[in-house]
Amino acid sequence: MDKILVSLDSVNKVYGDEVKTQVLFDVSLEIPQGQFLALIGPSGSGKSTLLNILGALDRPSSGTILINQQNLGQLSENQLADFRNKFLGFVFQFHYLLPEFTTIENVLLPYWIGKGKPNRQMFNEAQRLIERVGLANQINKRINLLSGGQQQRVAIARALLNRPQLILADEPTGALDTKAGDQVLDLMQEINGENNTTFIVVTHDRNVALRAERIIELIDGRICKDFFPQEVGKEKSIEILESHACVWDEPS
Ligand SMILES: Nc1ncnc2c1ncn2[C@@H]1O[C@H](COP(=O)(O)OP(=O)(O)OP(=O)(O)O)[C@@H](O)[C@H]1O
Repeated sequence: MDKILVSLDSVNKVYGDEVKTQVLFDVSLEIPQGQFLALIGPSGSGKSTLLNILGALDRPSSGTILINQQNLGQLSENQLADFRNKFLGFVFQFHYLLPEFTTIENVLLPYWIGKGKPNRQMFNEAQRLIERVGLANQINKRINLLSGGQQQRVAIARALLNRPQLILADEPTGALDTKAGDQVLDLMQEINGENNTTFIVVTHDRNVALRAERIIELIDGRICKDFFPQEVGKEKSIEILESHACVWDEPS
């Protein structure tokens, strides 16, 4: 049994001071190291909010979150930033790449910002990762000359630079056509297998979700479904995804 990497206990999130909107309700969840998890749910169900909390970019209003046995609630803002740098990698749909910079400059950018000029070892590591994501020929090309799929692979290489234990991806295939999306997903799954890196991937795409090891569906800020698509089989998984299993009382 793999060790538990992420553990959420009764996480609630409320936005607003005067007018309060509760977005997450008692979310409890354990994610073992090395799991490839898809987080799905309708628009507004709280996926990004949960991902931001998992990524230590936002704090829950109540409840606890442990990553690698570290209670994030006990960390200061600076410690959280440090934690993010050391343990987490982010791949977002609008990947925050700088279009005027080259592939390798973009991969090294977070290091540059955090720690200063990269040394030869870091440079070699960036080069290795760029080769790993299949972009050896594009290493010195400006980002805005790459395709959407290639740019997403640059974002993955960048997320891997610190050898994170957990990668959080928000709609990593959302802006891509099916073929490019499949390739990006293949790459993430290969990295997951090679390094035992844990992945949490937010997606609207059922086909992406079905390739994950585990699917969690949020409905109105609560976990509605939590299952293992490969174990139950594709047909049954689609049945589960299509069933309207969760009807919650209106929040008071
Ligand atoms: N900073 C905020 N202040 C107030 N409400 C917010 C804030 N951020 C998100 N919300 C609300 O929280 C709810 C959940 O939003 P969230 O972005 O987490 O959903 P989502 O499932 O990621 O949606 P989508 O798939 O459309 O990106 C929405 O009703 C949204 O309007």
